[in-house]
Amino acid sequence: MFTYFKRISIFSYGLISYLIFFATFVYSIGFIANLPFAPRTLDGEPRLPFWTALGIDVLLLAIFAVQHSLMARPAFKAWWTQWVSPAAERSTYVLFSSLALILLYSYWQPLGGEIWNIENRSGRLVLGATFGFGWALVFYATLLINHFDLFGLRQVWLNLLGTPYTELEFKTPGAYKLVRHPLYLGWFLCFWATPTMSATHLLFAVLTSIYILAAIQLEERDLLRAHPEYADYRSQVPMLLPRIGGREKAAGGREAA
Ligand SMILES: C[S@@+](CC[C@H](N)C(=O)[O-])C[C@H]1O[C@@H](n2cnc3c(N)ncnc32)[C@H](O)[C@@H]1O
Repeated sequence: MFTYFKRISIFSYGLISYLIFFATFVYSIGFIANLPFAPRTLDGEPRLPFWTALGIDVLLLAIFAVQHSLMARPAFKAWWTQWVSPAAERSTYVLFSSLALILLYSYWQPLGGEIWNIENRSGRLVLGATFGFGWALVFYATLLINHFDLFGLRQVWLNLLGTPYTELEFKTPGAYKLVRHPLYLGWFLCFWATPTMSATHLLFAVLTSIYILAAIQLEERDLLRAHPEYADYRSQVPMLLPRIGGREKAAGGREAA
């Protein structure tokens, strides 16, 4: 009876964590694109002196980066699953990531200043479409890997059924044949594709890009340890930019899993 109650509690926790993540993900679109539905956005009138605002923004991004990368490492997972149920580990990671983002969105400080502003209608449309494509690519890449595992729902569901968890296999379906990190490529498009680039937006885009490039090094180190075949994949498929005219070449003849 107690076991069943515990499983239902863990499942509810996973579901709530997922819903919080999903709401944060949708809010992120409004935050970055300064859409009217978002009460706090990337750009706006500066409220604090430049250097104070800059310091706060860098600190907020650093908090997210440390949380997101540290808690994803296998050694950290092994350590803290002494206290957190292994079935709830991924949901807790997702919840903490969402909380770090909510903190960032709540206290973000606009810096003002304009780097570029494209007034040409076609140019604005192309950049808007690229921004939208970036978000779609991020979501699509989660489906290719396993959306429900990435966000912890598969783990809490299997636990509810009393079925042992099985690790995801290494696979290279769809866009993973063209680049090794389609999801991160999507983030690059979301962060850089804007018709109006303010100093605030540029800071956000530069720092998140540096973070993604560093996170790729850590992620690939773990992938190489867990899946020896990743070395072969890495030598054949580009990291972020697809080779022109080279799907077969890039995929190196691999079959989709
Ligand atoms: C947020 S996802 C990002 C995946 C990938 N870096 C991308 O940009 O599309 C991170 C998780 O995906 C896993 N992962 C990355 N590439 C993978 C692949 N080809 N097959 C299975 N899992 C993968 C990593 O181990 C990590 O747990």
